Amino acid sequence: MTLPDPVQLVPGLDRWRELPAAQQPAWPDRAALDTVLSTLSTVPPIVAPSEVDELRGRLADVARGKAFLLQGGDCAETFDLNTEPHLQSTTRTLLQMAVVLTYGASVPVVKVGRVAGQYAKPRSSDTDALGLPSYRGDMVNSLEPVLEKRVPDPNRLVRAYANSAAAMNMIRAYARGGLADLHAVHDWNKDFVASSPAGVRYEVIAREIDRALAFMKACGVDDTALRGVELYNSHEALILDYEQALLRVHEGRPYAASAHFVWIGERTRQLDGAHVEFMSRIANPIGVKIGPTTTPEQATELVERLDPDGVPGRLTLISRMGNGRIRDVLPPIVEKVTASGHQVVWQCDPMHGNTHESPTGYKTRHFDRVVDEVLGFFAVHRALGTWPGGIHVELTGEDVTECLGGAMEISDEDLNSRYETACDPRLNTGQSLELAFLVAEMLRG
Ligand SMILES: O=C[C@H](O)[C@H](O)COP(=O)(O)O
Ligand SMILES: C=C(OP(=O)(O)O)C(=O)O
Repeated sequence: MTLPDPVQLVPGLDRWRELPAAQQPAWPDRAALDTVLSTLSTVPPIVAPSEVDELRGRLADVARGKAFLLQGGDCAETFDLNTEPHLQSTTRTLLQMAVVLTYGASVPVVKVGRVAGQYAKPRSSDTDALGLPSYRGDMVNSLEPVLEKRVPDPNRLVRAYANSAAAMNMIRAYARGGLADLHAVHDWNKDFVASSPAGVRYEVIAREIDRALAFMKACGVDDTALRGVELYNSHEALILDYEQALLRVHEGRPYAASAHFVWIGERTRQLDGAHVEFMSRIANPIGVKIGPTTTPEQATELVERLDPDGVPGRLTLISRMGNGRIRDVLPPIVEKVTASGHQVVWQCDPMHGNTHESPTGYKTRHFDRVVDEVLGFFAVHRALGTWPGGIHVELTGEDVTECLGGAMEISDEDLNSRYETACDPRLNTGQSLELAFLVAEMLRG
């Protein structure tokens, strides 16, 4: 049985095709792309509408100041690293951070991975340092610096779908128990993490949780709810043909079936552009990045376009201003959006405004600037009486050396020892945990 075309069911869903779409691959063969898209339009969804609706409800709590949103994962996932160890280590790091935040600040934490679909990257330039077409994510072309492999290949869209579906399957299994069971808090603190300063601090919390669980058991309290977690996936909805092919209509509403949460990037948030138009029509909770050049008027217009019905939790505004700009640029935006009456989630991405090149030639970020941007974010919201709703970070569960600083004091000279990212530098587990401890303190304060 063929599926009905979502555009027939919900007219207007393809209106984005009439508008300029930034950052789209130059597919060399339109017919080959169409064949792939037609396949993708029939595959089972990666996420279910009920899960998407559940997440929207959780984000409504965040928008109302009753919960905190923790979002993180690879800058760019790769097909090669879509392995169980890699997924487990990313998930463990997120869960550890969530424990630190929940326990340290007594606030419910909504957990969203940049995982199971983060396969497309917007780029500043069409060519790289070698003069080759830029790598645009495994969904589009190969990281390998070879001309033919940089040509966009539509078959990669099918691989991206298959990898995302398999990863989401694994993540759902983790979330139901086993890996995510709160009784296993110590197991999440393994290997190199346990001996790091943040790992040692984490162990103290883990022991306290153990004692609390033993106490609950002794009192006969049912702890079934602690044996699993809710874990959602997300990615930047960049390649619109892919997102369109994965639209599914449920009870008259169009859902992006590619992920629970999708966001619009800083480079594709044009008000008259295709991404804003496409995203304005889907039922999922969505985000939009707002960089240092965003004006309060632009932010409010984005909010009106993307949350026309004023649904709390529908829209997350992800500021990524840079630590030197956030304290000046964010306040008038928060004031104007708040005055508009929309209840958005305010989230801080302290990574993308703080990137620089090291003297040794690596794209990197300093942990101190990352922390300072989050401090600025909290200071702005505290001053305005709004809720600093969450953080959005690029991280990995591996012991990489991509971001400078942190308790292990990673220096310029250390960067080359484990610099493994396919695109931007990620916090390693130790740095991620340190950040979680600092954010827990900010939340308490
Ligand atoms: O992850 C975000 C962007 O894709 C990335 O920062 C772009 O990097 P570039 O400036 O090296 O192209
Ligand atoms: C590209 C990204 O960020 P931004 O759009 O903020 O540059 C990203 O988060 O991967």
